[in-house]
Amino acid sequence: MSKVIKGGTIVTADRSWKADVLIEGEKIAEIGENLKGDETIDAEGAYVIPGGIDPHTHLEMPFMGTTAAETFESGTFAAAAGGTTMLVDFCLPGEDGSLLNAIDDWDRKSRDQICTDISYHMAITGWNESIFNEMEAVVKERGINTFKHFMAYKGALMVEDDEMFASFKRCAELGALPLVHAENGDIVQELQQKYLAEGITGPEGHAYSRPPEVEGEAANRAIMIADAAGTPLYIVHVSCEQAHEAIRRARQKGMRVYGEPLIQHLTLDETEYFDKDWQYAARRVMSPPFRSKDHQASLWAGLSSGSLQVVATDHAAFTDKQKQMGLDNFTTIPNGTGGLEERMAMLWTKGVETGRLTPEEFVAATSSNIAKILNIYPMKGGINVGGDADVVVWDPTISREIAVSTQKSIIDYNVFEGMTVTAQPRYTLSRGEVVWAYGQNSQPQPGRGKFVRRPAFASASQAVSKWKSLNTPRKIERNPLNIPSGV
Ligand SMILES: NC(=O)NCCC(=O)O
Ligand SMILES: [Zn+2]
Ligand SMILES: [Zn+2]
Repeated sequence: MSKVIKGGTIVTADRSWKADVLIEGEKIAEIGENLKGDETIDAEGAYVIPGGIDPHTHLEMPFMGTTAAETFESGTFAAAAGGTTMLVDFCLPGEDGSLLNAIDDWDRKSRDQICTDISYHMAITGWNESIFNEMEAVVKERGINTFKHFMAYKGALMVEDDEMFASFKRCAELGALPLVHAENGDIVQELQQKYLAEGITGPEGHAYSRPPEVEGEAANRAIMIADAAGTPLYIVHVSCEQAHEAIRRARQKGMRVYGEPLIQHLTLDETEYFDKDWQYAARRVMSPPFRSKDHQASLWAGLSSGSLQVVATDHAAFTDKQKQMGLDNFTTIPNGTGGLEERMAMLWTKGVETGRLTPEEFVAATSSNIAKILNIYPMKGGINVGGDADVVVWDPTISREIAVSTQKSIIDYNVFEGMTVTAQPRYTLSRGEVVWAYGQNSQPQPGRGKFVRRPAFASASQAVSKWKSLNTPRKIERNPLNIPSGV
């Protein structure tokens, strides 16, 4: 059974052109004019873009004494409704510390629920010989080529510099890519105590205790450690000029450092934390916190100039009730906000519709760049013959107001509530199957999604390894006659 997506304008990261897309089974079979298939999908007046890839989600994540409420089923369906056909979730080791057991655990949770494709990043939350050994199996047997390091959440997920250095070196050996949450966890903890002692217990204390400098310092530190370890580096949820500046500077020096701003940081600002309504402000508590408009401008400039490459969501959705765990103390409000369903529409509306981004840059930031970084391009992240038919018919004429009453996420609010977006998917296809059709009462199809294995040694990691081995410090051989005999 073939399908042809007809009459649209294909937009990829490097060009746009009018053509039909023929899909046979799960793959794109042909791109061209006047193609015919058993079924026709109407793309007249719309763009045909690669399905979005959100590389940063936390579905059903145990965190801060509770578990993120968004399930793999509701999360992947919300993603599909918003044009995202693959997400990469963070797999956290449990109490036994085993990486492989954690993956089994994540598989158990996700397998029968996922409506679209997923993959995992593996978190390194401590360091010992068994983690060193397991990392090899994570990469070679489980198909995970990324390891995440938290420089914050002291006493919970945070790792120290020596642990990070050891893990980064292991990543370099295995051809895997280290990721970091860059915030100085020691300073955050001190600042939290300071503001609590001053009687600032509400959500505004969350923003005060995590200033941009704390993020900038950690970003610089992680970049230095990655350079010393001889590996590229990916910095998640870049929220401020200080961290962006560190990335820009590193890239100018030829280092391979990637930066990922979130749609929330691009479109929501710090005034949200000063709202008089506690619940409103608590819903927006996430790390790093929202920043001022100047920082937002820096992030947008990074996307258009290429110093930042990927827009993600860090979707970690907690209900109002869960947020109330921190009623008397902002440090116990579960950190996280949603955005999986809104990422693409918000980025289009605030980016493409305002002229900050071209449609091609939009595609690069929502799918192609991350597919290359994760080493799954051209299977994902493009409109390519032979590639997976993860395709979205993106309609720039359907405008809608974001509302909790119509969202697919199962939490009880939406941080973008009331905002109007001016585009959204007419159809979302995941490996050739329609998983979302606008106005047609689409339902979740749990269990149809697949786990995507990602091979190690992406070309950037090979290049850094080659460069480092050619430029490594070497012993200078000297004629003993030229060495003083000493006294
Ligand atoms: N970002 C956030 O506040 N929550 C999820 C965990 C993390 O990514 O730091
Ligand atoms: Zn984080
Ligand atoms: Zn996160």
